[in-house]
Amino acid sequence: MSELVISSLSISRAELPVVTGLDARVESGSISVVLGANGAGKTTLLEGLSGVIPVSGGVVSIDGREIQKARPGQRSREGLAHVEQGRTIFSQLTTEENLRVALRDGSGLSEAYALFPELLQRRSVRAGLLSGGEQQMLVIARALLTRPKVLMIDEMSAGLAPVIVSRLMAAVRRLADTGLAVLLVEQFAALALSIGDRAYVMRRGRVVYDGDCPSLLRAPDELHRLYLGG
Ligand SMILES: Nc1ncnc2c1ncn2[C@@H]1O[C@H](COP(=O)(O)OP(=O)(O)OP(=O)(O)O)[C@@H](O)[C@H]1O
Repeated sequence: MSELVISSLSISRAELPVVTGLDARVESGSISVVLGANGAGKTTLLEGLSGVIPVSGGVVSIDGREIQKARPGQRSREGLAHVEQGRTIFSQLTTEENLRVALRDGSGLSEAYALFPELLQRRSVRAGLLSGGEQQMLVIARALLTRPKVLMIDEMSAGLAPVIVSRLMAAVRRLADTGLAVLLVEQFAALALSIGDRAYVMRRGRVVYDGDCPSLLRAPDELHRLYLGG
């Protein structure tokens, strides 16, 4: 059982506190969903966890090993993968070349193609020519090739058609069911809650809801109130 544990985490940007005293956890085989209005601090949270930006206080551990001071590469070797917002691909390289960049031990391509057969069909196509949905599959598949214990995905649905979003959500659920711990930051609250286990709602850098996804899904008024405050 792998577990990401976040305790009293604080992160500042331009010397202003953006995440304050945040506690959360993600267990192997489960999806923790992070929701919140624009500017709540969701992306900052993931960037602090993966080491893109430094944290100013608190503890982050994977299976009891503290990583909050480690360099990004070390955090990756400890089992943390971060799929950033914006689908960062090498657009001049083919789909398969993009995947090969991330191969650690030479294996894993067939698993990536099994998860997303669309990528196998498009393996020789330049990644810049893939659809938005295919590019999102590519960045998730690339992250998986590092064989993470914890996969963090930021706004994978942005700009995609609902049918593609559902396809991606189902794939993420399957990944969790095979034992991965998933931390999913999403704007599409209802869809994310429908595949998630635990939900956190952030407002102004703090957690204002920590509970199970089905309960929040059944209480849209509560979700609305949590987003807007009051
Ligand atoms: N590079 C930066 N420098 C300074 N402040 C930043 C920077 N990036 C974000 N912020 C600020 O940090 C706060 C949180 O932003 P963040 O992007 O983490 O929120 P978010 O919840 O992910 O929002 P969104 O859903 O819009 O992506 C905002 O007030 C934002 O203006």
